[in-house]
Amino acid sequence: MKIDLADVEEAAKQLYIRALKVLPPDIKGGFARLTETETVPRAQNILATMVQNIHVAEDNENLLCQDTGVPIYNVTIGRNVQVDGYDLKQAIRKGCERATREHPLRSSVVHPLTRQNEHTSCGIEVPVIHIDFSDVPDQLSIQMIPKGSGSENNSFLKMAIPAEGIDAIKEFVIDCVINAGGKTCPPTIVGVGLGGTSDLAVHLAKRAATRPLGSHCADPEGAKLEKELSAAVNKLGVGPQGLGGDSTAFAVHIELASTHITMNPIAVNMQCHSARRATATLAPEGVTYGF
Ligand SMILES: O=C(O)C[C@H](O)C(=O)O
Repeated sequence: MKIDLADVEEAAKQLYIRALKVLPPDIKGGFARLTETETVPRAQNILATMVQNIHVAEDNENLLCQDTGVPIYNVTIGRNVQVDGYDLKQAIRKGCERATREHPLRSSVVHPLTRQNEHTSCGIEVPVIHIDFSDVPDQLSIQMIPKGSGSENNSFLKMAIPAEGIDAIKEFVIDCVINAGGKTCPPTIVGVGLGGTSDLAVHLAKRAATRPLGSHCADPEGAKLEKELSAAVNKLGVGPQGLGGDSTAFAVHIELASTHITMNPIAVNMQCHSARRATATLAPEGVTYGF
């Protein structure tokens, strides 16, 4: 299967706009579950306002949140797919820029020293593009994630030592959620990356934070810890927007990797309540959009 780069560019444009406007069904389901269990009246009101915001945005084809985030594209290339890797990245960048200029969208991307904004949502190394491979034949998929600053600013890394054990993981995650308070726009998805190296742990935490609700860590021990921490964070009382309540997080998600005998990296990355993502699949039948 030969990839048409015009399809990639158009998908990169549509995905950014779509992600900013339509919340995935699993996140809407997460709101429904928290609404059922929330016991604090002010928190119930805030959850209701968030749900109303989702409806108003979708009914008016408007953005769920003003924060267009840092654009991230996760590309997965299947078997028998022919594409020039450099051109693929250029097409994604062009699509991201077109979404920003043509929609138009607020560009939230600036040079880290001059703070200059090119008003394209692009810059040095941005959009962030990750490329991976799968064994699915004749298919290239692109997942788009706009990562807002409220949640991204609350990213944490601890290089724990093995002697501190699993308790260090639990303590660090709980401390991060308490310290972040309302700054992540909770209810959040708490992404935890365990093991690997420092950079891999941070990468895994982002992957965990952007995983669909209802999915579980592939490792049984990781899945067990996810369950325990998901219950624990909702006992902290942070609540929606940090103003108190039971609904601090939709879930805690964990992704893990093997690590060094003398290391135990722990990274935390949180997703805000507007947990946006969109996916396009390019196949011989055409392009299909989903979450
Ligand atoms: O970028 C913004 O508009 C603000 C941001 O979403 C924030 O949470 O601080």
